[in-house]
Amino acid sequence: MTETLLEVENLAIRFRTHGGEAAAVSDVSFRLGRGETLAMVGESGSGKSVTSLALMRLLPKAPQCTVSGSIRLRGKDGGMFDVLSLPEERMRAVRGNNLAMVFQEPMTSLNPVQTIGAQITETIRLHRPMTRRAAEDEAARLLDLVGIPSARQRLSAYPHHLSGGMRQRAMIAMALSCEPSVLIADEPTTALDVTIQAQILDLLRRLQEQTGMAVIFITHNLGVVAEIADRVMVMYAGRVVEQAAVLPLFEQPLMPYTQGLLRSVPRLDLAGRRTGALPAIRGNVPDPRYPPAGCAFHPRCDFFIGGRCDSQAPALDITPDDRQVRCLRWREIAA
Ligand SMILES: Nc1ncnc2c1ncn2[C@@H]1O[C@H](COP(=O)(O)OP(=O)(O)OP(=O)(O)O)[C@@H](O)[C@H]1O
Repeated sequence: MTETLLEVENLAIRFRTHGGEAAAVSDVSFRLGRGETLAMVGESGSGKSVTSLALMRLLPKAPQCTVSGSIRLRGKDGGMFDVLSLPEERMRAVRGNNLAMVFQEPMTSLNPVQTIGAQITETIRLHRPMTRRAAEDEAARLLDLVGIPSARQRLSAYPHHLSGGMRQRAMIAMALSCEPSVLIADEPTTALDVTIQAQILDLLRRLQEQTGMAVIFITHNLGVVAEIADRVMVMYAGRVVEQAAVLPLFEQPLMPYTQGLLRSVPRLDLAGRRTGALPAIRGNVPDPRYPPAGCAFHPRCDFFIGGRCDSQAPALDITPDDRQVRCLRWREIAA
């Protein structure tokens, strides 16, 4: 196992809403090693984004939102520190230096009235003592690194001058500008067409090999997960319901929810033989203000047993081959 860069334990996130308290995330624990890619998957509303925003400390403040548990990150001095107890001023330095994030839609993160060069240069100088000239050289080097052609000329381009794929590359360059040890990529390729998507995934993999950076990759798309992840964490209704290395998870998903997600991935080997739409998981993710009793997935589950799944909340079990699964019936399902 590689050196731990991030360790999350018993993370819980609650929102105060008009309809009452909502537990958006409960009891989430995971670790991330150097150079590793963890994919966080699950339907909309399962808690992926709020988990990553908690890591960045970008959630609304109490009393609207409360975060508990522990988030420990390895600093550049080699020691681990606690993210949740850091004063806001220190946290500003952590964003960028240790942890960086790229979002699905770069237009919402890039400033439309500032050139790409100015934005990257500013980010670099915020974190690293450098002259403007040296920061510009560094910005051009980063744009080149992420595969933007004629990088130096592009410094004077505005975001709207670039295509979607190029803007996403510029966002990645900006995120990389302070050499973060952990990069959070929240649906970074969803808005792009398939070819560009593949190029961006390829780019992330290459950068990771070069820098040893760890990546948390948030996605709905299990096809992408197979491409990029070492490990997968499946979230449902704010909880981890399965966690495993990518191959075993694809070969034998244990949690019925993961099985449902995998059934809804198009398969090339079945192309032409398939008729009709891909099977979707019936029903919807529960409202976090009114979670179902027992297993949160039971109203949608094909393996549901009355009197058991709707009354007993499953714990996150560790399997003999060191996977994690939250299902009362996983042993029967595995058999
Ligand atoms: N500011 C907020 N106030 C109240 N509830 C919120 C707030 N932000 C998020 N939530 C709730 O937290 C839960 C988890 O949302 P989250 O955005 O993390 O899901 P997700 O898995 O990332 O979904 P998506 O894939 O659509 O981004 C949802 O039920 C959502 O309604």
